[in-house]
Amino acid sequence: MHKPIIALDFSHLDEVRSFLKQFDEQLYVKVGMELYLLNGPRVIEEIRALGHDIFLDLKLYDIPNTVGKAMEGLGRLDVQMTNVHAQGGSAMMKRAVESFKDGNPDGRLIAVTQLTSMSEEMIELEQRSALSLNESVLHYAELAKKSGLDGIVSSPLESEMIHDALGKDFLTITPGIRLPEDSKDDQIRVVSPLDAYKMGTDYIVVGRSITQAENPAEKYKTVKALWEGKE
Ligand SMILES: O=C(O)c1cc(=O)[nH]c(=O)n1[C@@H]1O[C@H](COP(=O)(O)O)[C@@H](O)[C@H]1O
Repeated sequence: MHKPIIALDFSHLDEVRSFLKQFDEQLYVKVGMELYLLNGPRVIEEIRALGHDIFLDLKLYDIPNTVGKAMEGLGRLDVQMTNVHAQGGSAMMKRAVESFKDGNPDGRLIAVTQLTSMSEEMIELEQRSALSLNESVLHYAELAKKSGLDGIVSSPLESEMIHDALGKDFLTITPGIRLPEDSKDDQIRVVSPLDAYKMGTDYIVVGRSITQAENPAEKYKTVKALWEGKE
């Protein structure tokens, strides 16, 4: 069972330092756009020096050459996982995987299918997609797999469908995790850690439910126990 990935959605390194000080174990954390764009690669160096694993979430989405060149740089960072948007297409994803793994052969490259802040209605009305949400997620997951990626980002609601179609080894990394008492904030396709466990997802990504909790270390323990199927 993989550890829950904690989304470190902070602006300043000082906030990260004081947050991480509350934990006395090795964690898997996510560094997103906010933290990375404001602080740069030193964030990665500092968190790795503390012994934590990192999912660098920059969701690259551009023409193949631009993403390929950017991924060459990310491949030189000591991170365990990073991502692109599957909507950038198969040529972009192939360039991304080639460039990233050239520098980091053991790192995982995954693709966002449909953001967990998107609803069925938004996909129909705003993307003008003829596909349902599930069909669209599966379509992008298939494209990501064909392009040589290791897995996708979706809601746990879609994990079983993806594993059934693409195999258990194709990773499902799933944010939008909330306990019943948490606020949903801007998330739409929300699932509890226990339900995510039952849905067979590979990794959960948990941000505000832990980072904004009164006692983040306690909340992490609660989330982790539920995610391990302990009711
Ligand atoms: O790629 C991601 O990590 C991601 C994809 C997605 O579809 N939805 C999503 O919420 N995320 C990220 O997962 C984290 C979820 O944070 P919370 O909503 O605070 O738990 C945020 O850092 C998002 O950027």
